[in-house]
Formats: sequence, C-alpha cells, structure tokens
Amino acid sequence: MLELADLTVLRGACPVVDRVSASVREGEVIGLIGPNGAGKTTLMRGALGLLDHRGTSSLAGLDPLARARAAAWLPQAREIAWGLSVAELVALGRLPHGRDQAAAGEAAVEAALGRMGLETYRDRIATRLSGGEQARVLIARALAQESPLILADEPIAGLDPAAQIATMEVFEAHARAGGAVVTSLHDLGLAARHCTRLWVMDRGRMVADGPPGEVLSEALLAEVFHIRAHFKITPQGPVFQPLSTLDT
Ligand SMILES: Nc1ncnc2c1ncn2[C@@H]1O[C@H](COP(=O)(O)OP(=O)(O)OP(=O)(O)O)[C@@H](O)[C@H]1O
Repeated sequence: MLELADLTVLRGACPVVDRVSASVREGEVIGLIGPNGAGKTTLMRGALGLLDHRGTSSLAGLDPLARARAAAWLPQAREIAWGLSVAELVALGRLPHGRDQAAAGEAAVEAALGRMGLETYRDRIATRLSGGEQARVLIARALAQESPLILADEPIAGLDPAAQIATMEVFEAHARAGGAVVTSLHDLGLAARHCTRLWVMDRGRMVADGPPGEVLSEALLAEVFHIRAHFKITPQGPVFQPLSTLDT
C-alpha cells in the first residue's frame, strides 16, 4: 500500500527525514512515534508527495486524484473554515470520487458518521462544535473518503479517553477490512495496545520498526524518549505507564 525507499526531506541543508525506507501492507495499523520534532509529520507529508524529497514514495508520483483515492490524509491542523453542517463537511471526503458514485457516497458518509458516533451531530454547524468534536468530524471525513490507506497526524490528540479508544478501534476495523493506517501519536500506551507495528523516528531517522512488544524496550525508551516506563504484556493486553524522565 505504501513503499518508501530512502525517503529524505531537507529543511535548508538539514535532513529532517533522513533516508527512511519502510512499507505498509494491508491489515496494518502503524503507530508513528517519536519525540517532538523527530520528523513524523514531515515523513507523512513527504510520503504523500506534499514536500520536495529525495528517494521515492509509491504515493508521491500519483496525480492528486489517484493519490486521494489511494490515501486519505488527516493533517494535524484541524481548522474548519466554512460553516457547513457536519454531514456536508464529512461528505467533502467524497470529492475524489466525483459524481458517479452518489449512492455509494451517501452510504459512506452515513457509515463514517456512525463510526465516529456523530449521528446526532449531522445537522450541527461544524465550526460551532468543541475542539474534540471537530476532530471527530475530520476523522469521519477521512473515513468517508474510503481510501484504502489512511495517514493521520496525531488524530487522537485532544480527544477524551473514550473517543481516543474508539478512534483507535475504528482504525483497527479499517485495517481488518483490508485497509491500513499510519497514525502518529504520543500516547505510547494506546500505540502499544492498538497498533500492529510501530515506527520510531528520532532526529529524522527511523530507528525501530516492529511489533510494540519488541520495539518498546527499556533501552529504546531511554535512548529515544529519555524516560523510564513500566511496560508489560498482560492478559488484558499491553500496559504502558511512563514513570520518570531520565537525565539526557
Ligand atoms: N517549514 C519548516 N521549515 C523549517 N523546519 C521545519 C519546518 N517544518 C518542520 N521543521 C522542522 O523539521 C523537524 C521535524 O518536524 P516535524 O513536524 O516533522 O516533527 P514531528 O515529529 O511531527 O513533531 P511533533 O511531535 O512535535 O509534532 C523539526 O525540527 C522542525 O522544527
């Protein structure tokens, strides 16, 4: 679904994404983690071809329409500019499909509203919703796009705990249905519980790529995140609790 080979993005002379090679397959929920400024947003924008880059991304060469049909992009900035209703805003996710799929489009919008628990919000003006409600609407718009791959930049930031879990479960369901998700997030507990694989970025490099239980080692948490944490695989699933910072 996505192949990156030596993807590099320069800011001035500085590579903020530095020779990253990775791939995404059907059924995966990839948690893109790393400290602030590690290059997570830049990696996703580079992968989409939204930034000048070296190396290759399988998405970057597609024309905008084909790319939008292949991958939905949920940016970190959540500005909603127009006073549209929630249903109208979610329906904007259908734009890459043109007018020939009107019936399927309505079904997709309804399904997306339902998945994000927004049925009772459909007629509300989106700009008059709370920050977390707006975030859920924008996730619904990305789902309505029905692109196999979703790239989401910190989609659960600012959501309440139930909405965070529900959103990660929506991503898992999208992957189980044959899609895939790459999502950046800072909650390593949710990353460990809901992601099939973690990509760890540090200073532009991808320093680890593997299942959460392998990646979140004491050494990596110290080296990359400068924290000590409690991490255990329990019968209820992985449990992660940051405990303290370490001297750098
Ligand atoms: N437009 C820009 N011009 C110059 N440098 C930039 C620009 N955008 C980002 N950077 C730098 O590139 C690096 C990576 O930024 P990026 O936004 O990809 O980090 P991130 O891992 O997504 O961080 P965060 O967790 O804080 O969102 C940072 O050092 C940042 O300061």
